[in-house]
Amino acid sequence: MQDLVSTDQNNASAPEAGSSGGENSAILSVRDVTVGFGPKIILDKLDLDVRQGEILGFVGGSGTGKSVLMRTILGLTRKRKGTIRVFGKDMDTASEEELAIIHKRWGVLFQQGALFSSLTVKQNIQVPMREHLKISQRLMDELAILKLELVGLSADAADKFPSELSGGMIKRAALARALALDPDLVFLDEPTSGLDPIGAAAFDSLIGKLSRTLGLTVYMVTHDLDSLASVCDRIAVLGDKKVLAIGTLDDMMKNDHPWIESYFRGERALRRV
Ligand SMILES: Nc1ncnc2c1ncn2[C@@H]1O[C@H](COP(=O)(O)OP(=O)(O)OP(=O)(O)O)[C@@H](O)[C@H]1O
Repeated sequence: MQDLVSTDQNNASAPEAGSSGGENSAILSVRDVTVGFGPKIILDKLDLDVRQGEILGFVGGSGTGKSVLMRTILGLTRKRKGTIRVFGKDMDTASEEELAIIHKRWGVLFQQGALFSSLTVKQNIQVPMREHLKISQRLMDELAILKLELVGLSADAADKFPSELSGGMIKRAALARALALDPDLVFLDEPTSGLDPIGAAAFDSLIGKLSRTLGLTVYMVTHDLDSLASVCDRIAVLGDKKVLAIGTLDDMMKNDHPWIESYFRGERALRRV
């Protein structure tokens, strides 16, 4: 895995291969990225680094472009300019083969879980396996059960349809699908939204455990202050079409940008953090 990881997160032209990796190495690097729809610019010359092995929480006011940025990184929304490097590879110049490897090395949990309602949980988890692996049905069945166990669901859930699951179980099943190919990087879009506080805390602790035990890098869009406080190593704040600030919760508590101050030191925040 290290061969594709850039070591210098401050250098957009860092070498693509042969780097040694280090605790600060960027697994994902966004430089000077501009995204707009018609005349409306949503992200303007945005820079961001996600370090290998970290859990990065992404916050920002509603409509600031958190989903647009995640979709742009995933290649689902077109950027107007800038560079996105994942595992050290420039997404614009990567070959089809390199892109396929990158897609195999990341997992995505979209908001609402986005499971296919006509497929069972097991079949949902096997969708990425079918796309990327050439293995027998029996092995896929065994792997699906292992993934379910990994996210704290019993094998009984395997043959259930999404409509038969609770909100928390859907999130876990969707996470199992995101982990289907043993990714190095996972994108989670508001993973605890819609969960009660106990379910959300359990999900946070699962993310923390998976990140530590599997060495996963986690990019998590969230509005959940508890998640930011309990599980994120760093927090990035999106506003004014850019990353306004990035750092630890302590850094955010000291930041005097008006939105950051009201988010992290407002009445609601101080009751929680
Ligand atoms: N396909 C699109 N076409 C036109 N405008 C879009 C499109 N997708 C997103 N937008 C606009 O981009 C802006 C940012 O949207 P986005 O969904 O990224 O916000 P967000 O920060 O994720 O918000 P929330 O926290 O409410 O989910 C919004 O003004 C939205 O209307």
